[in-house]
Amino acid sequence: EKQAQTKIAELKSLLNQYAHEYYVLDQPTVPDSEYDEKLRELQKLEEQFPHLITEDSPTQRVGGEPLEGFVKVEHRVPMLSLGNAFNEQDLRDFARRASQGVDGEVSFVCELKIDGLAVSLTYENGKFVRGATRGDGTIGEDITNNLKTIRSVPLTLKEPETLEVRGEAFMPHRSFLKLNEQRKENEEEPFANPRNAAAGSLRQLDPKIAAKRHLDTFLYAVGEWENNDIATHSGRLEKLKELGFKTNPEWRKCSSIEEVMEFVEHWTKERPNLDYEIDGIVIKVDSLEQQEELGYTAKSPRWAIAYKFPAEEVMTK
Ligand SMILES: Cc1ccc(Cn2cc(C(N)=O)ccc2=O)c(C)c1
Repeated sequence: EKQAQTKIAELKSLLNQYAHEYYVLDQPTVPDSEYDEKLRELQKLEEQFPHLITEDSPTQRVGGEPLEGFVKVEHRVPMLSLGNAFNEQDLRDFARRASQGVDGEVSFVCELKIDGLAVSLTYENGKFVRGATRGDGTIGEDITNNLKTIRSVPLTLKEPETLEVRGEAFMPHRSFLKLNEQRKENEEEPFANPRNAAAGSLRQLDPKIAAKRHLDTFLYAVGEWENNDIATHSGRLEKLKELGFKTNPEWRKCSSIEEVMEFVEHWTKERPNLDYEIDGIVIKVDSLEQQEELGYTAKSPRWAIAYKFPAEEVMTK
């Protein structure tokens, strides 16, 4: 049995590495058949030795019986909403207010604003222990089992960190189109857009249904992070990626509002070429100390803003 334990541990870490390469880095190093073969080997060993199955085994992604309902979860650090900017002047006003509210130079981080569902992921000593929806920002719903089915959500981090991260769960265009084709074939109402499809998928009480929806994640913020002294938001994004999270690769540090405007113009043009929906650009002050100095209004941070793309005229046929 000792050998079985060693073999199970080896297969588990190999399979989790392959899945990280495939779902998070989008750079698989082995063919799907190799992954499948090793997964079957692990499944056979776990059937033989069920007491050796661990929570973070790749065989445990789609677990749990359908729920009767969702348990409420309180966010220790509220998940706030962002103020909006609709044009260049709004952005210049934001940048000026930020610069006036702090000492020293201000640099920004620009990120794509993914049009999905905001979620919170909690890890204790590097293990995924709970996932929740944003809800009203203070109280969300526990959707741990549904989030475990999302292959880009790491079940184990590369270091035993204790932290709570926030990000977007979303449905890529390809998955959205395939899902709506299936729904039409089953004479079900198609989803209006990928955001509704993602929300509907995460609200499923049965994880087996959520697992079929091929959702994905990009992580972009931190609630609490035990014993972490990283001084900038960009530094945090880099560390989250090292830990095994999927972060959006398009973020950029911008040292002036001109660079912010370039980023906004670039992605206004490039937006149709992305495999997922974005509804704007998020601009944040990079220094965490300056974020602290700027603080919050009643409902939003003063150190971040969401530039919203102009709503597209839907050409009525
Ligand atoms: C049969 C089969 C097995 C695996 C996959 C997808 N996939 C591939 C890898 C890989 N190549 O590193 C890792 C995890 C994973 O889920 C598909 C689509 C079909």
